[in-house]
Amino acid sequence: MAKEPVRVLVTGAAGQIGYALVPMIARGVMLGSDQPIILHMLDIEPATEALNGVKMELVDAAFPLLMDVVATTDAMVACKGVNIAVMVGGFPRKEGMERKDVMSKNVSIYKAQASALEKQAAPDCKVLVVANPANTNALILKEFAPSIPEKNITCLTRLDHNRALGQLSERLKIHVGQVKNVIIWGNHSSTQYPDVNHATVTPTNSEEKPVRSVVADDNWLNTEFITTVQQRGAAIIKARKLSSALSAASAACDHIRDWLHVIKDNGQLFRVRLKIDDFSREKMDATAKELVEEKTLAYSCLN
Ligand SMILES: NC(=O)C1=CN([C@@H]2O[C@H](COP(=O)(O)OP(=O)(O)OC[C@H]3O[C@@H](n4cnc5c(N)ncnc54)[C@H](O)[C@@H]3O)[C@@H](O)[C@H]2O)C=CC1
Ligand SMILES: O=C([O-])CC(=O)C(=O)O
Repeated sequence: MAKEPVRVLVTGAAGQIGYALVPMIARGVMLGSDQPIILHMLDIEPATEALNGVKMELVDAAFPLLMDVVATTDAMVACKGVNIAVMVGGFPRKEGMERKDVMSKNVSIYKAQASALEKQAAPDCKVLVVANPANTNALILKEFAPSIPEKNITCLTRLDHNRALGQLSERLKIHVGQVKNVIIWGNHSSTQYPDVNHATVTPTNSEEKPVRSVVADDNWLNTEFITTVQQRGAAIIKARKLSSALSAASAACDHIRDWLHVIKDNGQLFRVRLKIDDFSREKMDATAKELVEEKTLAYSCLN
């Protein structure tokens, strides 16, 4: 029997990530090739024409899984009954800016949209905040949508995770699928800490080994590798004059897909115990400190 359609909201759907993301969702990249979708797209008034253009293209693409499309500039309409909300709407940073520089514009959007989700979304709606500053926007959304379970509100650092896999795979000349258990700690910002201490590599025709022993260059892992991942967003902006879009859209699909389908028991997160060395502790503390500062700044923007 065919599955019931899942309602997926994409805010900022007329923007560049939105344009890359909606066809991925409609093709089943996020929820699987047997999962019908009803796509809800939200953007703001000045983007109405562009949003309708995206809707026209979705019709023209004749996606077999796409049952219906709601395209609107009304957050209450957009959030109605949604099971998954991918919050991309907001203002991207430009060259030379830090992500927290877009704070004042974006946190007030997240406060307003939290209220719309609170009133209209399905009770077990799962939320992924993509727009920057992603962690802090997610915090604001949690505060102003108290009936959405806290464990259902997440932000996108999967792109950083994928970037770390990409760097290791280029360095070792292996496929990304051969690397596992890389961790991104902390803020989606230049203080984030990509941690390879628990990561392993399975080289072709060999058994699984710690990343550190296969790379055999702690200096690279502790310096250039970390800064490359931390600064990758800025490097893309410098190259494209626009921030990452196709990789962000792809990471959003990875995030939701793994959350729903790989993590057992319908997305229940679980804790693992890890040994943290002094090097990691220092880096984790630095990014935690920045998150606390961002929180204070965010609340001052809302007052
Ligand atoms: N967490 C991550 O890994 C990443 C986050 N980002 C962030 O994602 C966000 C979107 O980036 P892009 O798509 O490149 O930007 P964009 O400017 O191309 O698109 C953003 C869209 O949001 C819309 N928008 C603005 N205010 C809105 C509101 N109140 N409600 C609904 N829509 C609204 C705009 O009209 C625009 O269509 C930015 O904040 C960017 O910094 C980008 C890349 C990676
Ligand atoms: O760097 C930016 O502003 C966009 C982003 O979050 C990323 O590419 O990681």
